[in-house]
Amino acid sequence: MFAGNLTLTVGDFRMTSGDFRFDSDGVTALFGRSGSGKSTLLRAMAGLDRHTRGTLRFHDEVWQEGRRALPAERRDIGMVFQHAALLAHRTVRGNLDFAASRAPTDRGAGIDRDQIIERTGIGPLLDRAVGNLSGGERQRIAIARALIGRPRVLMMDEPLAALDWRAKAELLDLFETVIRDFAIPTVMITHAPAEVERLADRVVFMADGGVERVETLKEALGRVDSPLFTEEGPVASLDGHLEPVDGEPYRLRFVTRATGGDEPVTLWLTHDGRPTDTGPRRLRVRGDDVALARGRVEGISVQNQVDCRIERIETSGPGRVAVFLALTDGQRLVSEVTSRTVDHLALAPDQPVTALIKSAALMG
Ligand SMILES: Nc1ncnc2c1ncn2[C@@H]1O[C@H](COP(=O)(O)OP(=O)(O)OP(=O)(O)O)[C@@H](O)[C@H]1O
Repeated sequence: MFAGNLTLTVGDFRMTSGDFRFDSDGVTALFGRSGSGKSTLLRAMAGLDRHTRGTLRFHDEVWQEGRRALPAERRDIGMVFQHAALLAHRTVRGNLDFAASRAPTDRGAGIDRDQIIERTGIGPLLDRAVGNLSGGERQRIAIARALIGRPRVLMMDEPLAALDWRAKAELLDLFETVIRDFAIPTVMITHAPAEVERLADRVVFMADGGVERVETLKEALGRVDSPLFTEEGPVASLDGHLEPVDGEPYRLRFVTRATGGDEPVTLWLTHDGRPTDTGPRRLRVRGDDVALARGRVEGISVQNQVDCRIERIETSGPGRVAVFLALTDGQRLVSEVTSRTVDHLALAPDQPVTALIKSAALMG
């Protein structure tokens, strides 16, 4: 649990968080427009700026009280920034050794170093000089280095922002599995709603230098005015399992995790055939990829036909409507249709409907 109320002035900008409190387990995303104060709040929480004032507690430990601050190194935070500041005169291995030498010794063994190297995929890079590594490789090393430091919390400031789309996708997969498997509470700044939807358990929305609200991801995706929705419109995020399909390299099966209901939902995904980490995964489903029918449809190319119930219907834009759908497993999907469709199909809350999703819209 993080709880506090912090202020920090940098130049002409004053960050005044206001009271905030959120669970620290899993992933917390700091989300807000450019200049809303996300980096300033993260620096204040990490104890990286001695001008920070206010209060901050991590569980029952006091990190800030007025002008008294627990030194950053005693907070045991692993930091990852947009550009990894690696020690230029050392190899990758040398950078990891340096991090290990500074790790606190009073908290057990931490995560096994070989396991970190294996999971972040940096084994082949260990003897390389850091000068000529790609951005994606540098970020893998940055996260390995942060983990080797045995952090109690991981704080990341736009760790994927500087990468091309392929490196981003690979690192996103890595973050998702590493953060979950090593169970390190993570606070992460990102501008990309897709990253929030894939990784976050809760979202701290920031605006004008303060914390506006804290919501679970489910709450944040459950309102049409969510700041997470861009011009793409509303989006849903499903928790589940990715599974290979025997003899079909270009297809994956996604089985949702039953959270509140009883019956998991199976979705078929198009896959490009590359080796992929199967196992627990989040699946992002755009509302405009979900069509609606009053029942199952025969003779149609759409592979995913999902029985659900209309939860709510809300206007999402001019002539556009978001239909929030409850799945049989307790999770929620959203479909964005025209208001004409709602009239035409006479859609109403509580009605059973079939959601139609092309498998090609769900790349695995
Ligand atoms: N060292 C500094 N000196 C002067 N102004 C600063 C300094 N650091 C940040 N600022 C200003 O404070 C404001 C908030 O910056 P901050 O980096 O916290 O926002 P942010 O929400 O993280 O933005 P972005 O998403 O663009 O990184 C900005 O207007 C920025 O220009």
